[in-house]
Amino acid sequence: MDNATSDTTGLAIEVRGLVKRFDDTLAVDGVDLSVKRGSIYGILGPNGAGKTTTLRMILGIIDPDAGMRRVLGHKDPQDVARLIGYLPEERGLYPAMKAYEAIAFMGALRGLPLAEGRRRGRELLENHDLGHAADRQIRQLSKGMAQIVQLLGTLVHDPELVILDEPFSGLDAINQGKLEVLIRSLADKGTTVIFSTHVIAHAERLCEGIAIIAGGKVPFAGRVDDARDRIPAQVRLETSASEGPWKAALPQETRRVGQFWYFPLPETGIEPLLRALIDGNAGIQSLSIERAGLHDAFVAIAGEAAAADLVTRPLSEVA
Ligand SMILES: Nc1ncnc2c1ncn2[C@@H]1O[C@H](COP(=O)(O)OP(=O)(O)OP(=O)(O)O)[C@@H](O)[C@H]1O
Repeated sequence: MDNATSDTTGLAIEVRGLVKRFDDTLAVDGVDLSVKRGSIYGILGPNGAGKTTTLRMILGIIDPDAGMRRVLGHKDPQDVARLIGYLPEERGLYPAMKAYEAIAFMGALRGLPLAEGRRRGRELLENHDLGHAADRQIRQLSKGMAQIVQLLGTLVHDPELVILDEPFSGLDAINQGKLEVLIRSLADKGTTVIFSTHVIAHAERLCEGIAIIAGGKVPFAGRVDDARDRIPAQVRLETSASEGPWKAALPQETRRVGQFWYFPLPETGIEPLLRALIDGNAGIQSLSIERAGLHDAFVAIAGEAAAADLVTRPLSEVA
C-alpha cells in the first residue's frame, strides 16, 4: 500500500463523471466532486437522489459503470480501506455483543488489534457520556444509543477519512447536536468527513463544501458560500407606514409580511432606494440585508420539486 499522504492535490476525494445504473434505473448520472482534506463535506439531496450510491462507489463497495474516483490518493478505494471509517445507512450491530466489544470488533475489521480496540472502545464510550453502557449488550441499548456506538466503531481505528451515510437520522435533537460537535472535532484534528443528508440545516451548519444532488446529477458542487451567492442577498425592511408614495420605490418582486417587506438587494445598491423611502415618509423602523440561506440556494439550483422532498424544519423538530 502506498503512503496515502503522498498525494499532493490536497484532496481527500476526487470524483469525475461517475455513472451507475441498476437495471433500468440510472442512479448516478455523471457526478463530479472534490473534497478537500480535513474539511467537512455534505452530499445534500432528497430521497432516491443517488447519495448512497455515490458514497458506495467512493468506498469501493460497488464499482462505477463509468468515471474516475481517487480516494486518499488511490484509484482503488479498497487499497486505503483501513484509513476509512464508514457508517452505512442501514444500521446494525450484533445484538448480543457488549457495546465496547462491538466497537473493538468494528476496529478489527479495519485492521486494529482487538485488545487495543477494546481499550479504545471503553475510552470512546467514556468520552461520549456512554461509559455506563460499555458492558451492556447492544440489544439492551436504545436505538439512538446503539447508533452512537456504531458511529464510535467507525472512528475507533482513527481513520483519515470518515464517510457517514445519513448519520443524523434516527437521533433525537440532543444526540444530533452531539454528533455535530463530534464531526467538528474530527475536522479540527485533520480528519476529512463526508456525510449525506436530506436535512439542509446540518449541511448549512457544518459543511465547508457541498454537492447538491438530485435525480443522480450534481448541479452544484463547491463551497456552501458560493452556493448561497448564486442568488442575491435579501433585504428585510420594516416600516411604520403601510401605504404611501414610497411604495413605488420598492422593487416589483417585493413580498409583504405584516409591516415587513422582503425583496432582493437591488443591483444599484441600497442607498438610492433608502433615499426614496425616507423622502416618501415610509417610517423606516429597521432594515437588514440577509445573505440567502442554503434552502433558497438549493431551490434556485436544483428546483422546487427536489427541495420539497428535503427536510427544512428546525433541527429541534427533525427526528
Ligand atoms: N442495488 C440497487 N438496485 C436497484 N436500484 C437501486 C439500488 N440501489 C439504489 N437503487 C436506486 O437508485 C436510485 C438512487 O438510490 P440511492 O440509494 O443512491 O439514493 P439516496 O439519495 O441515497 O436516497 P435515500 O436518501 O432514500 O437513501 C434510487 O432510484 C434507488 O431506487
